[in-house]
Amino acid sequence: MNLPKAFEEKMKNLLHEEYEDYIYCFDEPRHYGLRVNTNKISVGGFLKIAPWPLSPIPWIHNGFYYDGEHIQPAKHPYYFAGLYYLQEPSAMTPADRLPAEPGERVLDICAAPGGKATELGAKLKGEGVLIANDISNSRAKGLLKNLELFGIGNMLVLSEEPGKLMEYFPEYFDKILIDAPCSGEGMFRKDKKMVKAWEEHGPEFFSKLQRSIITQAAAMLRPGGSILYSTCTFDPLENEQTIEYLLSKFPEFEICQIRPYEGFAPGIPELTESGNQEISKTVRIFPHKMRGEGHYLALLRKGSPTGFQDGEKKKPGLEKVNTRFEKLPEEFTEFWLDVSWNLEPSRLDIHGERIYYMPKGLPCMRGIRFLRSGLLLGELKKNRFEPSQALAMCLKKEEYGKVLDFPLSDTRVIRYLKGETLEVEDKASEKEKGWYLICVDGYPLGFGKLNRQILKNKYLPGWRFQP
Ligand SMILES: C[S@@+](CC[C@H](N)C(=O)[O-])C[C@H]1O[C@@H](n2cnc3c(N)ncnc32)[C@H](O)[C@@H]1O
Repeated sequence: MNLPKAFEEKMKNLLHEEYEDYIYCFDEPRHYGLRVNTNKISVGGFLKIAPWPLSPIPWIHNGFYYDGEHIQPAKHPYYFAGLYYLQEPSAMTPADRLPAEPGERVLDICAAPGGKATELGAKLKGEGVLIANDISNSRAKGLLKNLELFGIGNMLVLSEEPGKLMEYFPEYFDKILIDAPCSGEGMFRKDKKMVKAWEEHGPEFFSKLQRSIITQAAAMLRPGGSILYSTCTFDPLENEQTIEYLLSKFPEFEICQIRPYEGFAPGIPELTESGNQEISKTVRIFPHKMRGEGHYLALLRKGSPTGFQDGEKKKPGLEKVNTRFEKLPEEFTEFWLDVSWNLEPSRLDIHGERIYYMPKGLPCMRGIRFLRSGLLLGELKKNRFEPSQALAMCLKKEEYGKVLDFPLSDTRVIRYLKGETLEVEDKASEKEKGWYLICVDGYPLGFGKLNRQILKNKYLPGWRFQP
């Protein structure tokens, strides 16, 4: 493979005697990874039903290698049930090593298409809030779909400049992931086009962007909170030196140890001006040292200069007072009789026909560009309520009263995902009608409307199965 001379020289400097091993691995096959959605199924539970051989990614508890040359997990009904995400193994590391916990306020500032945001959302287990942002509106659409498919309801999808977010969320977040736009050197093996892109916009270009994003993120983190900074590139300017820059502007940050794995290479203090030895706590993933493409990670904790302790939230006065509804629309309450969730009425937001369920304790966000705020429950149409695809993906089978559950072997599963009308006389009597949650092996796929043993397909047209 033809690599730019300047890149080769830099890698020789970084790797010394390991350089040949690195170059050698360009001829090795790429690695395909699958990450189990622990919000929907346990790792053990998934392994019992997994339709293909999987082998563990040793440093990721819910990550597995699969044979991407021969199987297509993205065409399997379990993918449509949101049971897993397909992701290059080293890219699983940042969200795995950011210790986000249920109930926290988490920001993924460069989130599209959602490889890491989906894992952060799963870690929250429905409690707290995930704000997933990407400056590109078109990429943010894919992000929204992936979060909805994963059944993440306590989230907002924004498409904003981080500088603008700073005005709305000062010291608001407990955890922030910055998976920064970068020169992509770690992707050269997997995607040759990245080499050309590197020649157009290299480390110098991205470094400026990274410095501005990391300092803006720092201002949005509460004292005691943590940032995980990551790139998929090797250049010290975009990695060690970005961290050094942050520490020079915000000395209250400290670099934390990242849960180790034998293949991780430590960050290199000698590549910074200050020679700060703490930089060696950061991590590089090289493709010749472990079965993943390439990443850099730094975990940083913001100290407490203002005397705030861990777990203590600042600015309680920011909480938004949601619209309260004296009386909810009857069509909606009637539908909701089949749902076992206890809704807090103060968290319902009605915009035109659409009803949303908002996460708790958000600041006022007027003026921010967003694609989704909260879980879209559905739409009020003439005299009826139509539940959303996102709600179907958020529900567990046992949380909804009317369910049609098909085994994987039933051809109606794929026909449902293609948008076809189904005959279900073997599953429902003449009398049964209304909105049914359609499941495969107990995992929801979407809704259908039953009348006289015919199921009208309500699967979201944009998500349909394409053979
Ligand atoms: C490495 S990708 C993120 C990948 C994503 N975290 C994932 O795991 O799927 C970087 C993203 O940063 C976005 N981006 C570029 N400049 C940005 C900025 N100034 N603010 C926020 N996002 C930005 C790009 O649109 C791109 O989607």
